[in-house]
Amino acid sequence: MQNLLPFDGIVNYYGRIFTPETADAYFNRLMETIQWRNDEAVIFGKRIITKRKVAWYGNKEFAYTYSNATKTALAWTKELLELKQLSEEKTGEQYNSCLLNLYHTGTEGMAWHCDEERELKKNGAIASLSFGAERKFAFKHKTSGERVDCFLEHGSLLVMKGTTQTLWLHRLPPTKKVLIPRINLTFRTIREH
Ligand SMILES: O=C(O)CCC(=O)C(=O)O
Ligand SMILES: [Fe+2]
Repeated sequence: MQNLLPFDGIVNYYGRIFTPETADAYFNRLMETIQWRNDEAVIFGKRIITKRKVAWYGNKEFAYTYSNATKTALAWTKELLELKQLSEEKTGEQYNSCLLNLYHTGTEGMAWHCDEERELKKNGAIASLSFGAERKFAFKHKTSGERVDCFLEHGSLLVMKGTTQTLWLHRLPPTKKVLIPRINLTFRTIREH
């Protein structure tokens, strides 16, 4: 499988792994069944509420801290378990939790960041499933500034692994061109002792 990154990490894009009909059905089921909440974050000591909605699910009641707030994982839904299993089969990796994001329109995005919180397994794979609006996804090397962009299609799978989180940043740029919602699932591995 081709690596989208030129060095210092591995990103594989599998393209669409569902038919448009199946992807539509998952989009609708996830909209209805996930406990979507506005994300609360503390940035420079100020409490802010994001327009984007989020949810956090897992094998156990894992605690996960991101954007300076701690959340407790909810129990898997039927659809999430199916999607976790499929992501595991396709990527050949195992996951024990999932962070979901709902972007209502293109005006909602996610700023440059890397996913290397303490709770996550070091250099663990992250599998990303996308449903709904096609959006650009961008990578930037932390020291050289090298850039790589790709598009995440409706019903597609992408995996980030190796040193990607340590040596690269990624973001979902906001865009005025997209007027419809997108759901993203990132399956991750929380460290267990
Ligand atoms: O929405 C996306 O495609 C990316 C989300 C992301 O980077 C994250 O949840 O950490
Ligand atoms: Fe991320």
